[in-house]
Amino acid sequence: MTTTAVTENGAALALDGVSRAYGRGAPALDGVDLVVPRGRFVAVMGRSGSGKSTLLRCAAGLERPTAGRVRIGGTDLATLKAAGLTRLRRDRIGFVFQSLNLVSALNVRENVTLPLLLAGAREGRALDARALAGLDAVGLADRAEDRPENLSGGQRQRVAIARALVNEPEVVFADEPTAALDPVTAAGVLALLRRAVDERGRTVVLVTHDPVAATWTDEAVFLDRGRIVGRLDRPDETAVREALGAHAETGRHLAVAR
Ligand SMILES: Nc1ncnc2c1ncn2[C@@H]1O[C@H](COP(=O)(O)OP(=O)(O)OP(=O)(O)O)[C@@H](O)[C@H]1O
Repeated sequence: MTTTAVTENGAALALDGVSRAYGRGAPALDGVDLVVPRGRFVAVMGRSGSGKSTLLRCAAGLERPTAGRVRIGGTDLATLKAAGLTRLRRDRIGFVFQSLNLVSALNVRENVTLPLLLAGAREGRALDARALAGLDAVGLADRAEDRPENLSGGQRQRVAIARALVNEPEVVFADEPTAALDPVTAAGVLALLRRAVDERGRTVVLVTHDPVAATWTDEAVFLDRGRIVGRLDRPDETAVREALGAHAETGRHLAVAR
């Protein structure tokens, strides 16, 4: 399946001319168009300050764009009031963010059941079984009763992935989930996201600086000063490094020219 063959209506996520400005300076996002079909794994890349996290926050309904339209599974986020947006984030989106980490007062199993409880599920065996199945899928069923603080960084990210997937969300947003991990542990985390796409038809949008991480995805899009300046299908490491280098060069060149 190619991106171009998919209409916005059938997409898991569609951004249409999305801009986000903070104050009077240059916008952090500047007219971004992005269509992510269901069952696709997309990397958002670009140098520091290029707008990756802003794109993610706007796409996930954590922040309102100043212009343009974001749709998740056909729902235009602009039509939702704050409570509706909260429900959408809770019920239809999965997050694997460094900053939205696990709740230390809860054990691993309780952390995974949290999105289900927040969505109105009742506590009980069925709920626990679902959490345990999710933990089993990330190889951590035997750590269910542990506290997050007793887990390694990689294990915590795997719990975060189990938690992000437990609601069967339409889109999973992951912001640098492997940044603090060694390469082998990072590969394990990325393999889990890949499996969620391949085996469960999930849609994943991953913000990353890491060219190796991008090789796990179906498509890499490159941001520079808030605009999409390039795309690679089935990115390989060399092509990603070249693309990042080329855009960094352009940025430097423009910075000098100014
Ligand atoms: N809340 C905010 N208030 C003001 N400016 C912001 C805010 N958030 C982001 N920006 C600015 O928007 C631009 C894009 O920031 P963003 O965090 O999206 O970049 P990024 O590509 O994710 O960077 P990094 O890789 O360093 O995390 C930057 O110039 C940043 O300073």
